[in-house]
Amino acid sequence: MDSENESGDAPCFGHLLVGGHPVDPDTARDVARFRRAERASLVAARALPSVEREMATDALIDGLDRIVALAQGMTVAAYWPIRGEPDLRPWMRKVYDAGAHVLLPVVIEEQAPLEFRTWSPDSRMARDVWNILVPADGAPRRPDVVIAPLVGVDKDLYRLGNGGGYYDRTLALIAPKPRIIGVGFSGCWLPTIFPMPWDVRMDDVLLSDGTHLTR
Ligand SMILES: Nc1nc2c(c(=O)[nH]1)N(C=O)[C@@H](CNc1ccc(C(=O)N[C@@H](CCC(=O)O)C(=O)O)cc1)CN2
Ligand SMILES: Nc1ncnc2c1ncn2[C@@H]1O[C@H](COP(=O)(O)OP(=O)(O)OP(=O)(O)O)[C@@H](O)[C@H]1O
Repeated sequence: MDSENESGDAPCFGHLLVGGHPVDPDTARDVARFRRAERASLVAARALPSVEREMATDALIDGLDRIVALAQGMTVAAYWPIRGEPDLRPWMRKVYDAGAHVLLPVVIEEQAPLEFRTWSPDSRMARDVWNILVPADGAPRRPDVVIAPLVGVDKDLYRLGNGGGYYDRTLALIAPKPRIIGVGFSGCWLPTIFPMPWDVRMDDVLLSDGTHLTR
């Protein structure tokens, strides 16, 4: 007798599980290829001349001032800029000065959820798995608000990021769910990112031309 055929396991043909969701592997492969190509052109397109970049960043900070009501003790996850992302460090300083806690994402391990650690202007910094500057120490904290850098965004508030799947993995686990605000320069628009079951929708999108979408 063939013991393999005696196994009680359900047969599983042709599906992948991503974050617990069944996904057709051909679709996943096509979407990954599409996203890789879009990422490359969107990142290239955001290489703005420095005056334009400064004006766009100031506009984003004005927008954040309008839509995020800072309160003593709240936790706001920002990010340390890489690859031409908007540099929100002046806003991080404002958040800190308002008595809220600024958190930064830390990749502890590839293909695993992020950890958020408290940052202050005098934090000792180290580099994470992706060589991004992160607070060297501190306990993991749960964010009330997450500012997520956009590579791309679509009208349904789905985010295209740097391609690690880190925010999706992390945000799916945090309870209660934080308010997720995507920020980017005005050239981030895509007709669709072809959302997949693991993609977590954002609550707000803020672009440097003043666009503010909410749902
Ligand atoms: N400033 C900032 N910090 C952040 C993030 C971010 O997007 N911005 N992250 C948000 O997640 C995490 C880091 N995410 C990263 C995700 C992918 C790659 C990366 O280099 N990926 C490969 C392959 C990409 C692809 O498949 O297209 C590469 O670019 O070579 C780097 C960092 C945590 N910290
Ligand atoms: N919740 C999850 N659990 C397991 N794997 C996941 C999860 N979310 C995403 N992934 C994996 O990560 C890969 C990249 O995802 P995606 O294209 O959505 O990244 P991204 O949102 O652009 O990246 P990032 O959040 O790091 O900026 C996917 O192909 C998928 O395999």
